[in-house]
Amino acid sequence: MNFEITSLHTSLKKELQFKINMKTKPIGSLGKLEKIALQIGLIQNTKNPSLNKPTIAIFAGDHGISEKKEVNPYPQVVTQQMVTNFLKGGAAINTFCKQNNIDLKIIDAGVNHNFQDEEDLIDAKIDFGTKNYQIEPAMSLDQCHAAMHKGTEIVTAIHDSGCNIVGFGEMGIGNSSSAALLMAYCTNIPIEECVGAGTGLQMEAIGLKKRILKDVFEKHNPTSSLEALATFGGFEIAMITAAILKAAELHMIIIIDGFIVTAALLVAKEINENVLDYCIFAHTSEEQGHQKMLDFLGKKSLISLGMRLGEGTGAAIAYPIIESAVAFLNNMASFEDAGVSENE
Ligand SMILES: Cc1cc2ncn([C@H]3O[C@H](COP(=O)(O)O)[C@@H](O)[C@H]3O)c2cc1C
Ligand SMILES: O=C(O)c1cccnc1
Repeated sequence: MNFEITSLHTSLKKELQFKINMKTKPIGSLGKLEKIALQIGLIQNTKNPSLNKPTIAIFAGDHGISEKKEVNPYPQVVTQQMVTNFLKGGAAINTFCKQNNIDLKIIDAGVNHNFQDEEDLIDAKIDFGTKNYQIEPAMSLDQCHAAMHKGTEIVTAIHDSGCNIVGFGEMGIGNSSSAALLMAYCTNIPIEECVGAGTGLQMEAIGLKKRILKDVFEKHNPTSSLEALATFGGFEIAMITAAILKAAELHMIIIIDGFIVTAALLVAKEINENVLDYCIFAHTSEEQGHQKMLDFLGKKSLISLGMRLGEGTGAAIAYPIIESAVAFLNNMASFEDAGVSENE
């Protein structure tokens, strides 16, 4: 799959930085907000950017390995139950999206349940959950391509509805294991260092999760990032990978959530490195591998609240900070406007 993503090294950078520096404040004093304002100006190729119809797309899928409950404390059926909860508006992500006026789209990427007549659910089901990668690859390459294709279609529809800033979320019991395997593949960090507590395993159980996933990692030998995505996958992770790439191709601002969405980004980056220019890292998840992922990418997140939920909640919480970055760039007076003396 090919994505044409332009790098953001443009001539506007100098002018934008000048506009930021001329605001009535000491140079650099708005810290990360200044970096975000610059990045958004470059993404939109303007000195007066705007945020339109912010949207979070939450992709849900089940995982073959989760049926055995060795690597995840909660049963697989929770994926389906949480999708119903999203549809009813009762989950954390619903609350934060409502609070911050963010549109929420819920996508069935491959949940092990037949949702009938759920009007607000986008049906992109590839299958009723992946296969167990302890035995065989999670999905075929054809399924992986199909999932990626759906991801691009969904983000294109979101873009065409007038949205220029999108965050991604996920729901899939067992998907912290997929994320750890993909992290190990993409970063070459030993798998034991990538595995963490997920939804909340105790020390002893994390030891078992590490042993199981080490065996899985050693069993398979994917020769490309696409094959790794299919092997360790998660239909929701494959869809997010392609959705991120497509969003960058469409010059959208992308808000990256926690451990699982960043794993999808690691794969996306292997497909096209320019994708990073479009990403804002919302928060640092408490899941222990997330900080290592951010270090690997050389990126810093906006906030660190000890959250480890997923669903896109970090992205939803960080959104108002991104609004503040755009607001100061557009609305703050310059030294000249306000008649304030500059540093000489
Ligand atoms: C009630 C509930 C709501 C959630 N919302 C997100 N996750 C998060 O936990 C899962 C990953 O952790 P693991 O690999 O340990 O299963 C994903 O579904 C993720 O989105 C949830 C998990 C639960 C139990
Ligand atoms: O950071 C995340 O995305 C995360 C962490 C633990 C469980 N589910 C998601």
